Amino acid sequence: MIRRIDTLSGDLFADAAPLVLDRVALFEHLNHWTSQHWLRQLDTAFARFLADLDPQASPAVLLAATLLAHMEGRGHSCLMLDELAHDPATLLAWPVAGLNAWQSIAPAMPGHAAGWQAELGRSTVVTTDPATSNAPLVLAGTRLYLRRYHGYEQSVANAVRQRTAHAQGEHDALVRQWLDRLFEHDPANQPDWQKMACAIGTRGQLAVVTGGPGTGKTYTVARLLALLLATADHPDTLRVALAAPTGKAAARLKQSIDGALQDLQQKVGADLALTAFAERVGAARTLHSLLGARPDTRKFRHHAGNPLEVDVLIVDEASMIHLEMMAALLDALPAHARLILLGDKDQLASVEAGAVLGDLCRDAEAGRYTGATVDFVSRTTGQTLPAQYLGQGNALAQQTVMLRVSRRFGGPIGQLALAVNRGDAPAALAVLMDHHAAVQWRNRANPQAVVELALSGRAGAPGGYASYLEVVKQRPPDVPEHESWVRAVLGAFERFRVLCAVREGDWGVAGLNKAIETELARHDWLPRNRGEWYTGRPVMITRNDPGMKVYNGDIGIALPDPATDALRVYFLDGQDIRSVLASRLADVETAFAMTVHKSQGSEFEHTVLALPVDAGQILTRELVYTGITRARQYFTLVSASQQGFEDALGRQTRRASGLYEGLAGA
Ligand SMILES: Nc1ncnc2c1ncn2[C@@H]1O[C@H](COP(=O)(O)OP(=O)(O)OP(=O)(O)O)[C@@H](O)[C@H]1O
Repeated sequence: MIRRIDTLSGDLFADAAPLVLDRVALFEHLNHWTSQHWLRQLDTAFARFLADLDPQASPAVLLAATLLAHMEGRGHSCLMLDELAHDPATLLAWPVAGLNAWQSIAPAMPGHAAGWQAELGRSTVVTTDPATSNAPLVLAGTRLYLRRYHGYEQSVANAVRQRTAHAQGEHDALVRQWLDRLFEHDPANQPDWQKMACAIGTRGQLAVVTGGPGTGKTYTVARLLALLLATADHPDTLRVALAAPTGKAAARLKQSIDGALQDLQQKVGADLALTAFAERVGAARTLHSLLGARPDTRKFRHHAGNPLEVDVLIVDEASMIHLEMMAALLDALPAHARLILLGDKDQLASVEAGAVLGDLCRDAEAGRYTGATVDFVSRTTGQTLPAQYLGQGNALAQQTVMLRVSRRFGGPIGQLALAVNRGDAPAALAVLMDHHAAVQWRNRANPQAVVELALSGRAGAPGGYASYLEVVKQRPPDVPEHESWVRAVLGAFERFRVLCAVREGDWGVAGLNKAIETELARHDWLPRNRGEWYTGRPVMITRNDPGMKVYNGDIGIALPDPATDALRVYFLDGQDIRSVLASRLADVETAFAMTVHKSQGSEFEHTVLALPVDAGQILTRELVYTGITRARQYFTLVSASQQGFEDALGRQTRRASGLYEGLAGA
């Protein structure tokens, strides 16, 4: 009897006949699964490598290793053995044919987590004590890790615990005085979470401020900087650094903080030299550049043995930081320094493994503030925290504040984003169908609808790529004006963007880039006979190249060098413009259409989100939410079907990790 696989569960196999599977048979299955693209070649190759290392390793061990590699490729930090035993359909999220194939060998595998643990415990490629063994797999309770990821997770958990333990304010009375000056008292806005976030940021060596778009994360952190300066023992030597995962996000952070500090300067007058302070802070940098990425190695120039020279480090867009990067960042930070992480916990996690901000903010919504935090907040802000936010959260929860009021995201785009974030399909559909200029929906559309929008936007919403190509065509004859032209082109390109859920196919990045290029050429915006490189080509870097100082996700535009006419790709790096000869960039792709993942940290005046009929597990609530929140003024959804959109809202990203549990006792 074949049962429907979508009801697959552990007890399904209780009456199944025992099945014996040897290693040869297992690899036959794995090869077949790879040929069907349910697994990657790499996953099976990893199992083969382990089979050579331990000739006694059982098929169960090799299968677990294959799946572990597979899960890592999908952004998980570990393999949850209890889910593998009890809910493989959800865990694997394979198409039905794949799950049926899984079902055919499942009777030969342990039916419970304890069975998997016992099998794994017998192999020399698995250890439960990585400190004394260099086995490639680490078993921690019911989680199986690649050794490297176990190490990163442990080091992040340890660092967070150390940085949040015994967090106590030092100058509470002074903090109170300054907070009352920096924040207007608004009885309608109580508790003022921004004020509380600033207070929390003055204690401990780590604070996390999360909030949706426009909730004032940068507004708050500018006030926190002023507060730290005002209460510092040696304000003249306070060293502050600003960073973000991408160049674009870094540039936005610096711009917003400078603007906010300038406004504050007027508010506080001569009592604090904030303008001079902003200059001293210097440019915001990418994390790669801050940590000192080096060619041909994953190791950074800064680490525990050569720490960063900072007292306060502000990192924006923290949802994009993957586990390995967070481990490197914490490792490079001196013990006394304060780290302030800013980000939106509900956005897509990084492409690479880990969902660090999500894990760190697991209690953010509920608060779970202890009596000590309540007292501290009352002393430093004069506010009483409502009872619903009290609890017994861990030490990190005491250092985490969620901003809950959006200041500039109240219109239809904000309503849509909120509805999507709640998974409330009827509310989201109501906004989409409201025919508002800010939000429009092309339903039952095909990719050509995206191409048309990419040409010249839509009624009521400017944009389309013709606008920036117009600027490209206005190349100045004189060299001195070259830089302002480059800035104008880069600025104009940032006003509009097509975002895709998938990479492949007509709805994917590759297909849409081609179709948009062809359409732009048809209207003479691009040369009809063009090679790979042409004037105005927007490109995204797809691989880090520290030697060339370009990093995965950087976006630049190819324009002629003023002296030689050779095409160079120009990038905005903070406030500066940098350029690299186009011919020297190997790992790039055209960037008229890009994935939602890669758009994180950027905002565009008009954002178009292209959703195919069924992209399976990739199409999640977080993806749609992240896409919508990239739009500043106009958002257009182009979808193949309403059902696909609704299905996405019902699907939440879950990334396996032990980080939250590792913070216990923090
Ligand atoms: N308490 C406040 N009073 C008045 N204006 C505010 C307040 N908080 C934020 N704003 C304004 O709201 C806007 C959004 O704030 P900000 O850019 O700091 O939000 P954010 O959370 O950093 O947004 P993003 O998601 O784009 O990074 C800014 O114009 C800011 O000046």
